[in-house]
Amino acid sequence: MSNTTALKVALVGNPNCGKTALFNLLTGARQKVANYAGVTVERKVGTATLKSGRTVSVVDLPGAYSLTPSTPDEAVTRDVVLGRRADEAAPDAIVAVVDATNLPMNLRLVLELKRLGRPMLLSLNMADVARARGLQIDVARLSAELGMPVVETVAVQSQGHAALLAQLEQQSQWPTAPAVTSEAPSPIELQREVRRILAVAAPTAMQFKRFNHRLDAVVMHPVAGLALLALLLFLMFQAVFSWAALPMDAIKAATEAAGAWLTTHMADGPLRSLLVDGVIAGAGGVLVFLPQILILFFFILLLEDSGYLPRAAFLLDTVMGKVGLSGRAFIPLLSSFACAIPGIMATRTIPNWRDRLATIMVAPLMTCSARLPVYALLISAFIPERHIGPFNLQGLTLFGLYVAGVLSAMVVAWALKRVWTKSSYQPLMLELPPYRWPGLRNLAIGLWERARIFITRVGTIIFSLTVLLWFLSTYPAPPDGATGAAIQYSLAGQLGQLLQHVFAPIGFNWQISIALVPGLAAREVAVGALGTVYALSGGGEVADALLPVIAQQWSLATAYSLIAWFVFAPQCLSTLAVVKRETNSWRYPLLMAAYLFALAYAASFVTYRVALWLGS
Ligand SMILES: Nc1nc2c(ncn2[C@@H]2O[C@H](COP(=O)(O)OP(=O)(O)OP(=O)(O)O)[C@@H](O)[C@H]2O)c(=O)[nH]1
Ligand SMILES: [Mg+2]
Repeated sequence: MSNTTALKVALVGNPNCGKTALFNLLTGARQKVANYAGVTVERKVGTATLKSGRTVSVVDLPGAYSLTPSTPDEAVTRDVVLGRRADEAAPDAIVAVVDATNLPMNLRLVLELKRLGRPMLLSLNMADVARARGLQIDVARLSAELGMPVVETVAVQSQGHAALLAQLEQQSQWPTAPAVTSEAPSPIELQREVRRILAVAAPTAMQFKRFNHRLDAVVMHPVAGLALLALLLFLMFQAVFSWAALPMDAIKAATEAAGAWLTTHMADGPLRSLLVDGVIAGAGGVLVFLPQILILFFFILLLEDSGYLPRAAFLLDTVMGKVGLSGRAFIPLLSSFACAIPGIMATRTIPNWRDRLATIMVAPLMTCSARLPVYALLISAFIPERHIGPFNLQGLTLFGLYVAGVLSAMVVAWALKRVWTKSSYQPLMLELPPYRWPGLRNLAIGLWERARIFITRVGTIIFSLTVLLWFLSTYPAPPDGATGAAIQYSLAGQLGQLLQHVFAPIGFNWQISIALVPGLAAREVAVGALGTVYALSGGGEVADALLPVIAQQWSLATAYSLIAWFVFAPQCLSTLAVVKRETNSWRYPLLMAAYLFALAYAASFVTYRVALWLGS
């Protein structure tokens, strides 16, 4: 069916009412859903297909409390709804999504939207929770009061959007209230109208109950709460090492077998070397870390979907305030554990520009998942698999590295505050979502997305860079009668020796120096690159043995120094590109790269010297 004039509807509502979950259900998309406000910061478009075969274009928007924005992400919502964006017409109809358990708050925006005089429908989302709490909502009455169709939805059940789909089918019949152009009503007037409507349509909705206060007494307790937070994070890093061992061994065995098979079944020559030393040792060597990444995200997703995260933000708010970060920075910084890029984009929920900039500048110090392969490799090679009481030393070290990232972010933020004489501390205002059991569907979508992103990276950027590195490390071939490993005569080998002048003071050998260059594009590439470089210098053995090789050839001091380097170094061009986009200037990405490289070099230098001095 042709749909040149496909119907376009926008999902509009308060933060955390389930717009994105509904969007995913309608369009089959896999956008991020989590139990806190401010998850979506950009508009996303998808297509829903109705029973009749008709298609509807659906726009998911950042949550907004009102059409008068106080943050950049809310401004996106206003601009899309009002059709103020140059590249996009206003939506034909509005689906106002509300959290049915919090109507007194959510209906205000609905009344504001209604004044626009557009075809509109109300989706009472979280109908399951509302029912479980015994909230009685007279849907017909509510519909009559508001003058728009009202449907109940449950965005976390596979058929939870059936009523909405049926209404979309007959969208042309949605009534349109006349547009009101008089001055916008004050919040108090809006609230009065909401009360009036609820008094007749859902009287029980006005009795606002707090359900979670008993749990919160512990979770948000200044001492017990912090202890719980530390324990949770700690368990998470333990699991990254102890649970991942089995699947990692399986992947390693498979790539090793592939390498061995190629070595016996192919004639020796450049193509075999490209496959074994380039592709398998390089990209294959990075793939091994998939289980650890998934375990880390399994925990992060659980914390996100349960409603725990904003509580942790409150716990840490005073600490963050002391170093000059806004409490709102917590969630962007936490997202940066996945990757600094969504983290930096999530800073759009911070209203104050200085606060936002400070958060952007420290976001790359949070340990992103691309560092995990590097850390895991170095930890497995150099930290013994020993148990201290119930703790495993490798997990403990990883935990320490994450803490190091966080602490350095605090120090840098504090220094920035000094330089910029920032605005005074503003206490955190953030809605606490109710606790929820994490949904299996969300969990599955979240893990699947992480796996997909990682495998795509391995298959594209990591693969191409290791292949490129293989060429640079193989050609030109060594001159006749050359003695050392062939790679030393190659372009990459020569570059590595040149760079070594810069890196020798911090203990890096030429192999590491080479690996750092492609690793600038993306951190994990450094692992793949080390695999390729050592496979080529080793002379023909099966490639996958990077771990024992570095364990044997590097001094402990070198290993620690390289770890310190990766805590700080801005080895990620995409992050710098996003900073350029978000700040609209080259100044901040350049400043960021400069300060991070300086920190990395200094930290590695100190680490290396101290380690040597201690006799490692
Ligand atoms: N029980 C239940 N949970 C829901 C329902 N809809 C959404 N959720 C949960 O509510 C939380 C918020 O969902 P999102 O879809 O991220 O909310 P959003 O409106 O897009 O939030 P922002 O992007 O921050 O504005 C998640 O934990 C969802 O799993 C529902 O109908 N029932
Ligand atoms: Mg959303």
